Order: sequence, then structure tokens, then C-alpha cells
Amino acid sequence: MAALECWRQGHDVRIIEKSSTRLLSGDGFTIGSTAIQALRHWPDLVEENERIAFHPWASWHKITGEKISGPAPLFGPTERKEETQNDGEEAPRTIYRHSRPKFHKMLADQAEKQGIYVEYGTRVVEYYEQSIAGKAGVVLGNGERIEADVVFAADGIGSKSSSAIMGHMVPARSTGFAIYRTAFPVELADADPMVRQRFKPLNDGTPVVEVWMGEGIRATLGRSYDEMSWTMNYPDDGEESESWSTLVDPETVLQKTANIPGWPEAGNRLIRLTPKERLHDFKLMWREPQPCWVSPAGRIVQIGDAAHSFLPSSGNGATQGMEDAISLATCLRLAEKNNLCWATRAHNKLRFERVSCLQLLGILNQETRHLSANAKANTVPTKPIGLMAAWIWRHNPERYAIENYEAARAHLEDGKPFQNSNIPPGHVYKPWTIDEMLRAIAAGELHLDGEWE
Ligand SMILES: Cc1cc2nc3c(=O)[nH]c(=O)nc-3n(C[C@H](O)[C@H](O)[C@H](O)COP(=O)(O)OP(=O)(O)OC[C@H]3O[C@@H](n4cnc5c(N)ncnc54)[C@H](O)[C@@H]3O)c2cc1C
Repeated sequence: MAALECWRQGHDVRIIEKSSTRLLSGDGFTIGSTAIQALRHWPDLVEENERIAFHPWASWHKITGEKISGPAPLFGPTERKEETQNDGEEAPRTIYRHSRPKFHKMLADQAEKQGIYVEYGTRVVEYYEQSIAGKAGVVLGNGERIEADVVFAADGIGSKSSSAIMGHMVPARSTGFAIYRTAFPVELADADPMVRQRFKPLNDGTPVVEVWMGEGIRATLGRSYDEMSWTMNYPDDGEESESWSTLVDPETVLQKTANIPGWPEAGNRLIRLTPKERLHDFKLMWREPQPCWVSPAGRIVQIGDAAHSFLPSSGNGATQGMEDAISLATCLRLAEKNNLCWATRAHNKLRFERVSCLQLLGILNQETRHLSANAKANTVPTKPIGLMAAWIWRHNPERYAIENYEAARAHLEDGKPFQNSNIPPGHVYKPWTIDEMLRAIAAGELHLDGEWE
């Protein structure tokens, strides 16, 4: 997305990628309406996005599978009302779920249509910058160097760029949970009549995701039009890793479900049908919000997961990465060629507080809704906290950058006052740490000023 936006805004782009070919693994993610709206510049993407997206409803269950409520759309009547932005964009009326492989392919295909070909099998081992020459670069595994005016570090969690930006890698710590996750062709699941019946779509074809919740365990199980997918959050037993390539045998999962009283047979059958090479075991890690995404001379800038990792409960990892891409490409367009370092810094200023607020929502959802609290109270939320709030969807990262670039730059360069307005209205941003938030949540003392919902 960063390459596409840079191309659209007049920059020359090269993309380098360590994997030897397109990485079409992973299951699904949510793409928020700010990112969906941004596709409107690309008619082919608008069409393909609608073709590959699905819009599930959700039903809520005890860990025994007994239904508590639903199925219902993930948007209630208030969110579905006809509300328009001042440039005519509509409030989202549905949630966009996507297969990551299909979404990734869609963007990569579009880049190729613009003549941007990913250089696969190109691993970065180090980032560097030269402030006097006004250049930044990367050193590759084979010792070769590639230089540019600006280098985007979009290399995901554990980005190698942190050493050049902060002088150290960003420490990660366990949340205490890991997640099994998979997606595979729906025909494999449909082969079992109990599984087929249990997870069948509504009469009009709308897919339904079942959420099963118990103490320390939370599973989501459901289908899109052509894939069956399930996830299970479980207490981390110390053997997982934070990697999208760690696989696990379904038998290991079945050993866990054997110890969950009342766990439904349909769940076990689904797990048994899961292809081994499609079942991932991913450790859920926390990282403190990092306010600085830009190197000292302003020539290296982190975007996406490299700048800010999200818990799955935030539903925002891919969306915020795409917002970053649009904001950064816009700031670079607005800057003078000899002033690119201020473009990257201004982009960082315009983005960090918003992203940090969304990271906080992910923690809140994980801690208060998803696992322990629900299991004890035996009551289940029907929506994540705040994730459909207007301050989240009523944001256009390109317009925001255009309207605020100069003020953010003047704030950073000349010390003039500047307040972001892409965070909850009335909220005055204060730096926070994960421990402070966890303590406040546990004590029931977390008070967020402003309108978060
Ligand atoms: C294989 C994979 C599967 C995923 N599956 C899911 C999923 O099912 N659900 C979900 O919610 N999220 C998934 N994610 C994460 C999700 O895609 C991201 O949170 C989000 O899209 C933000 O994207 P990003 O571009 O910042 O980072 P990523 O999507 O992680 O992309 C980073 C890219 O940088 C490349 N890279 C890393 N290090 C180097 C290096 N040293 N040199 C060159 N290239 C490098 C990686 O190979 C990768 O292609 C997955 C990520 C990956 C990499």
C-alpha cells in the first residue's frame, strides 16, 4: 500500500522483500473503513476488494457451545445509520473481513500494474543513513547496499530498523496468551456433516462467526464464502514463538480441548479436519508504544507493524499500517525535496498519538472483554469496546496530512503549538505504559478522558 500511495503521489519506489516469493500465508484480518475508503483512488482495487471481502455476523456462546446471543451484525443500528462525512464519505455499514493472502495478492497485483515489481529474496540485515549526503540505505544479506532519499522500514514486528532509529531493538513481553489460528478450503470442513451443519451460513448466504468464551480460552469459528477458519486464544505455555511461520499439529490442540469441560464435539471435529500445514501457533506479545518512528537524520521511517504492533483484539494492525502508508506518502509530497526529513517527522507527529490510542483499545478489549472477566461473569460482550467509534472511522489520513502538515512541521521545527484531532474528541494524550494500564484495569480505576466510544 505504501508503494502504491507513493507511486500515486509522484515518488519513485523500489520494494525489497526477504521471502523468495509472494507470502500468501496467514488467515484473515479486518480492514477498517479508513483503509477501504482509501482504495477509491484505484478503481480496480475497489472492485476486487468488494469481490474478495466478506461481511460476517457473530453469535456469542459459552465455552460449551451453548448460545448466549446472536447471530447479529457486528454493527448495531447506531453505526448503520446514514451518517456522512463532509466530503460525502459514508459511515461504515458493515465490517470488512478479508483473507490476508487474497488482500495481499490484490495489492501486489495492483503494484505490478503500475510497474512496481517486488524484489523477492532480498533480505535487509542493517539500515543506515548519511545526514550530510541526505541519503539512507539498507545493507543486504549478500553485502550489497541500496540507497534512497528515504527508506521505509515496513518489515513488520521486530523490525531491524529499530537499531538505527532508537539505538536498540524494541523489547517484547508475553501477554500470557498465545493463539492457534488457521484458514483452509471450506470443502474440507464440509466433509463432516456435524461441522457443516454447525457452521452453516444464514439463509441468504451471510457467514456467521461463533465466539466461544471460557476462562482463559476464547475461540472464534466460522466460514467465509470459500474458507473455514478458526482461532483459539489460550494461556501461553512458554513454547510458542511470535512468528507467522510456526506450525502446530492439530493433535496438540485436541490435547488442550480434552481438558476443557463441555467443549463441543463439533469443535474437536473441526480441529481434526485442519490441515497440519495451515495451523499456526502465534505467541501474543506486548510492546510499549514507541513514540519515535524516525531515525535521527529523518531518512529512515518505520511504518505498519515495524512502528506499532497490535494485539488481534484491536482489529487494527493492517488498517493502521495502511493509514501510515497514505499519511507518509502525502507528507513526502507536501515537503520540499531538500526537506524530506521534516516530512517523515511530521508524519510521525500526525500518526503516533492516534495509533497509541488504538493500541490501548486493543489492551482494553483483551483484558476486559475477551477472556477472564467474561468467563467469570458468564456474560458476553456483543461488541469490542470503541472500535466502531466515529473518531476511528471518520478519519481520512490523506486529508488529515494535507490539513495538518504545515502546523505539525512548524511545531517540530519552530516550537509552535499543535494538537492532533485524530484521537478521541476531548482526550488529552498522555504517554502510558502497559503496566500502568493493566494495574488500572485490574483495580477498576481506568478513566479515559474524552469520547472513546
Ligand atoms: C506471513 C504473514 C502472515 C500473517 N497472517 C496474519 C493473519 O492471518 N492475521 C492477521 O491479523 N495478521 C497477520 N499477519 C500480520 C498482518 O499482516 C500485519 O499485522 C499487518 O498487515 C501490517 O502489515 P506490515 O506490512 O506492517 O507487516 P507484515 O505484514 O508483517 O509484513 C512485513 C514484511 O516484511 C518482510 N520482511 C521482514 N523482515 C525483512 C527483512 N529483514 N528484509 C526484507 N524483508 C523483510 C516480511 O517477509 C513481510 O513480507 C501476517 C503477517 C505475515 C508476515
